[in-house]
Amino acid sequence: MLTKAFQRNLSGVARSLSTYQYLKIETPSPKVYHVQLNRPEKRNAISTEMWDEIGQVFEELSDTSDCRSIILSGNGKMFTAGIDLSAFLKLIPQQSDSAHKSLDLLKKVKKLQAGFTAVEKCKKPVIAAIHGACIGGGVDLICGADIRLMSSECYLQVKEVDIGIVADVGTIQRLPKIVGNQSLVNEYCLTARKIPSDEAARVGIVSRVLVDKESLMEEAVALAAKIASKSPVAVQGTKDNLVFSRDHTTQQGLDRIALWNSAMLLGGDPAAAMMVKKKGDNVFTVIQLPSLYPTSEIISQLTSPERDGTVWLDIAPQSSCQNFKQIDVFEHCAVNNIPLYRAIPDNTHTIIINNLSFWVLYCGVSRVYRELLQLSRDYKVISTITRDTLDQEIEDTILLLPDTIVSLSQDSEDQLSGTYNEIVRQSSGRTEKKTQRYILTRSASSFNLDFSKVEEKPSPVTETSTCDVTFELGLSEREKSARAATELPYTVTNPPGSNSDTTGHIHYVPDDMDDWDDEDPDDDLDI
Ligand SMILES: CC/C=C\C=C\CC(=O)SCCNC(=O)CCNC(=O)[C@H](O)C(C)(C)COP(=O)(O)OP(=O)(O)OC[C@H]1O[C@@H](n2cnc3c(N)ncnc32)[C@H](O)[C@@H]1OP(=O)(O)O
Repeated sequence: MLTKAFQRNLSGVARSLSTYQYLKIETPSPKVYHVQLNRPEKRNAISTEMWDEIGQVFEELSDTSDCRSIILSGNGKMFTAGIDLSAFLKLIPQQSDSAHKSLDLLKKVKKLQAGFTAVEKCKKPVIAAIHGACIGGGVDLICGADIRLMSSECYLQVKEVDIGIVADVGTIQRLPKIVGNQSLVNEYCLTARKIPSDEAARVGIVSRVLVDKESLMEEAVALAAKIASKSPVAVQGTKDNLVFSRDHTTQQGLDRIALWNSAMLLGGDPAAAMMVKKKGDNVFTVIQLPSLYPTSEIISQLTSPERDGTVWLDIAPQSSCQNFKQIDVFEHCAVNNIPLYRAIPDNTHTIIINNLSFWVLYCGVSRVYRELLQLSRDYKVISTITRDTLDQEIEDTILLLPDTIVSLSQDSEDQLSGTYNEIVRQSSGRTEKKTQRYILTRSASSFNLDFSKVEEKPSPVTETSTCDVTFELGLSEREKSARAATELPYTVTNPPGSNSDTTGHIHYVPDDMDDWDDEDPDDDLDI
């Protein structure tokens, strides 16, 4: 039986996408589209027209902004009986000349291939929900889907040899990679034996088997809705890179994802993903660091693959300084294939958050606290550290997290100059070697960070500002050396939309709490 919620979804938000004659399109859940092969009286045999429509609908949904995931199923008794046999006969060219016949057939087969490849090329994940039977061309079709679910009574059949042809629209190319057992795939393709659902699940063709069509569709909708609740940029990037990596070497896949993430992480979509996170028992711990910048060592440790979940990073309280540091972190994560999201698009604050427990690496003031307060409405704060108790608490924190912030114990001058040198060296090196994301140079008296050289960032540079940077550290024995190391002007060419403080100073003045916040004393935290 369909659940009431599912029935409501089906009837409530369903709407037609465009006029498709042989496909039925519904939206059973927000941002989830359901494409049904719709020739039930012919067992959804795929006619030329239906084939064209399949290609069109997946191309269309690929760019439909309110579509985030797609279910593909068959209306009626079964998923599909494969190619429409009468349409198949029409494929045979009529010309007498064999060369022309070949050319004509080549063109037609390429077109058919493109129709099914549209499923794989569609940016949105496609879940094939397969019931009854899936025969011949149907198997080619579902091999292009990202996830396959099946009902228990259903069988699959690579039936082409039975009608005297070689499966040529995807099965032979994709099924071996899905199953990972060439011998078995050969057997399926060479004998056309029916593959029952339990075997299909066992050999990995489908993720799972549901008891009947109703539960199959419920599961498909739930799965599609779950995918639709995630960041669309992250989901689409994941699909794209999964497909790419399947067909390329590990290194090629890694290189591509590095580039992908270095481009995508500059967007604001992760913030949207953040907003759809459910309230729960997630916790985060605020760690306030007295250093100006987290060192590369800290960044490496916080973003290491051994730490499960996603890492978010707060860089510093003001934007030009943030940009400087964020880029470094982005690059680090891109190069090392580490997922990193920004909590807030452009210029404000980003926060290190691990998916379930939230680590906030915090080395600044003011607006960060607003974000933390916002977050704290959704997430239980179990620990915060205020400036007033920083010196003591940072020691405790170090004790709690010895492997995370060991470098805090370094001398501040070493740390600062080391950080700068490292940034300059590593960032420039990566820039030249890898992606040329930005140019960072250091002269005797200044740092120049030129965002106009960012290649992957789509928007043009509009604004240039020069900031005098004064760093003041609260720990008195460090203050002098820190100033000596950091009283350098630097030039930042900001990206558009920047609301950076183009004329002010970057303050690190922990001696007086009010001085921390250059905007609003009410921001003094009291979380
Ligand atoms: C370049 C080439 C690219 C791709 C090539 C793909 C190759 C393939 O797809 S190979 C597979 C071809 N398909 C078949 O061989 C299946 C044939 N059909 C059947 O075996 C059965 O119909 C069934 C799927 C097992 C379903 O049986 P049942 O439930 O008993 O229904 P039927 O009464 O047999 O059929 C009802 C109705 O549907 C029509 N129909 C079924 N399959 C097809 C088909 N593949 N093409 C066209 N029409 C089909 C059938 O003729 C009946 O129509 P009526 O008008 O009611 O007679």
